[in-house]
Amino acid sequence: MIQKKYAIQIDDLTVAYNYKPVLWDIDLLIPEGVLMAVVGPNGAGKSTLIKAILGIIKPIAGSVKIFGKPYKKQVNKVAYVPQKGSVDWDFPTTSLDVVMMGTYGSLGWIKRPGSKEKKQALEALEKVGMLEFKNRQISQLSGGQQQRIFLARALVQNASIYLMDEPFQGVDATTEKAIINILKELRKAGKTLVVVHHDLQTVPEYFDWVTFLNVKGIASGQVKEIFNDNNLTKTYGINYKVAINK
Ligand SMILES: Nc1ncnc2c1ncn2[C@@H]1O[C@H](COP(=O)(O)OP(=O)(O)OP(=O)(O)O)[C@@H](O)[C@H]1O
Repeated sequence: MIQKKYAIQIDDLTVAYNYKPVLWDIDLLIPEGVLMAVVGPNGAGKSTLIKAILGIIKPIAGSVKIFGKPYKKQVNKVAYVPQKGSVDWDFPTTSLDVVMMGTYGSLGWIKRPGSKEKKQALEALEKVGMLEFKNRQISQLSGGQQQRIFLARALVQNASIYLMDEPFQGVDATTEKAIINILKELRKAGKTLVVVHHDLQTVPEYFDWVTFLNVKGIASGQVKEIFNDNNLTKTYGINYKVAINK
C-alpha cells in the first residue's frame, strides 16, 4: 500500500492548562495541499491546537509530526499568523521591517536581509494591498491592516504549511476576499493551510477540508462530505441548521 503523505499528523494529543484538559486525546491527519478550516465554539481549543502544532505549548500526552518529523526539525516549513490582538505592536518598527522579519528563517544566523529579501517583502506587501503603508509604523495601522501585514510576513516565509488563527477577524469584506484569494492561490501552489474560522456560512465557499473541534476531535475530512448539521450539532451542542448554498 502506498503511504499517503500527511502535512500534519497528530496522535493522542492531550493538552491541559492548570491540570484542566482543553484538548483531549486528539487524533488528526491533515493531508498535504488542503485548505482546512478548524471550527468549534469559543474555548473549544482551536488556538491551543495551533499552538500545540507549533510546539509553543507542551502537551501532557501525544505527539505532533510535520511531514513525518517533529516540529523542531521542520521550523522553516511552517508559517504562523497569530490571532489579532495577541501581539504587542508598541515597539517602533515599520510595516516593511515586520514583513522582512519573515525572511530571517531562510537566512540563517549570520546573513542579514539584503536587496533580494527586500524585493520579496515589497512584493508581498503589494499582494496584500499594503504597499503604500510600507514605511508606516506598525502601531499606527488599523487592526485589519495589521492583519494584512501578518499575512505578508507569512507569505515571504515561503513555507509549506500555513497556520492561521482567525485571519478574517475584524477585517472588512474587501480584505476578507483579498485574503481568501491569497489562501486559495497558496493551496493551488500545493501549500497546506490550517485556518481557525468562526463564520460557518462561508466554510463551503472558502475551504475544501474541515476539522470540527470541541475539546475532543469530533470529525475531520472533506467539506463536501462532513460539513453537515449532524457534525455541527455534535460540535456546538445545539440543534444546528446552517443555511448553506452548496
Ligand atoms: N494560557 C492559558 N491559561 C489557562 N487557560 C487557558 C489559557 N489559554 C487558553 N486557556 C483555556 O483553554 C481553553 C481553550 O482555549 P483556546 O483559546 O484554545 O480556545 P479557542 O477555541 O481558540 O477559543 P475562541 O474561539 O474563543 O478563540 C479555554 O477554556 C481557555 O479559557
